Amino acid sequence: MGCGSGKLPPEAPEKGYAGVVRSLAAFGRARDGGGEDEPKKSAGKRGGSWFSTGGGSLPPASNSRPLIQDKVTKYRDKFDPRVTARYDIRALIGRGSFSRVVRVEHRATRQPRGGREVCASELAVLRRVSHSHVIRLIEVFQFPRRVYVVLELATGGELLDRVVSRGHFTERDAARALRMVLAGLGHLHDLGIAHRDLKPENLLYYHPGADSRLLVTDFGLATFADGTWCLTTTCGTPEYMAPEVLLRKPYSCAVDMWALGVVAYVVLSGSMPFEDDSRTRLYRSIVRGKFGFRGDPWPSVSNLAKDFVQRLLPLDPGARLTAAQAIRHPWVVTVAAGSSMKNLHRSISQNLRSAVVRLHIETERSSSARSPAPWFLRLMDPRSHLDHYESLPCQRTRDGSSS
Ligand SMILES: Nc1ncnc2c1ncn2[C@@H]1O[C@H](COP(=O)(O)OP(=O)(O)OP(=O)(O)O)[C@@H](O)[C@H]1O
Repeated sequence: MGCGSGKLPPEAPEKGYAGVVRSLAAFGRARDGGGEDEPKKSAGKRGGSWFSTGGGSLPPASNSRPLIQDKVTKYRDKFDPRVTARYDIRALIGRGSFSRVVRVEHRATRQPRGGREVCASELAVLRRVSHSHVIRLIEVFQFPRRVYVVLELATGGELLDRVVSRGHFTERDAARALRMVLAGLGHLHDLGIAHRDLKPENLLYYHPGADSRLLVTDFGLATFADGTWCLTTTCGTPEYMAPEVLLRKPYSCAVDMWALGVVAYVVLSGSMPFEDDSRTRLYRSIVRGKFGFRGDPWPSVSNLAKDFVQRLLPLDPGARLTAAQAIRHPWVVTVAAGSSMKNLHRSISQNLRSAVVRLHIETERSSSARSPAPWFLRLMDPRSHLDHYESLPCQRTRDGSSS
């Protein structure tokens, strides 16, 4: 379940990578003609299982099964034979802006895994990270025009889907989820990596059980921030973009902390702190930085939780909590360890449902002339990805060598 609109991608950052990005964009139209070179494989640290696509990400099984089968067959054919020699393509999990995500089974071990194509910058980030709350890279197949990665398979669904599907949701549940995200984010920031697209859709549970780890995923926009204020590319998902990004100021990992503040607001209320049908008005309200705690369930939410959100959403990035500070905030420390609290579930799920309906209507309005995107198979996710990019008013800027 998503609460934001389509994201704004950066320009292809470096010449050496542009070929890969272009070939991925052309994925549905042309196959690699090559085959001459051997793939470079690199094994991840763990031989565990994955290939991306969670249970929560699959469309409803009943009437959409033939459609899914068609897609699996279609995409199976498009994988390089050297990949399919090693992995059996089992299901199409989803389609991102630059990639397809499929569930695979390792032919020798029969272990289920997740796989997708990625661009080189995403690969560089995935190679560096190693944390229990960050999706793990298992194996890489690198060809001149295309890169496939095998990842941990997250089958527990997206954060907000879980909030809605539970009959009960308290501040303690929110604090526990956010503590896991903060642990993963702290790891990234310690490595100098800015995620730049933190949002509930990119937070996936490892398995469907109540005790599952929550994982930070989708490093498609992630980059190494070599200095404190060295990034300039305008990218991200509009509702989660920090004011300094919209104002085209140099920015840092603090943009992820802003996005986390928006995620915290959404998880605690089911509504967005900054929201408007018009992108221009949305951006204006973000750069003003004014938001309130109006409507249900906010009167039932503790002041400590509101303080946590407020400390993540100051306009001045230097005044925002860092990941290391946020994980020590009294709300995270005491509430996550506390006992029962007020059930916020009813208001949160009502707010989320009406947000999804609003977004769906908006998306249908803006794309009525187009054929339905595969995302419409996922009833709760109205995003239409690339279609949105064309309508974004922002200029895209280059990031120098750092992005
Ligand atoms: N490791 C994984 N395990 C399970 N599902 C995954 C995994 N990685 C991605 N997915 C799912 O696959 C789908 C496509 O993901 P991907 O990250 O390629 O694109 P996206 O984030 O949906 O779109 P965009 O590229 O615009 O951000 C999503 O539904 C996502 O939840």
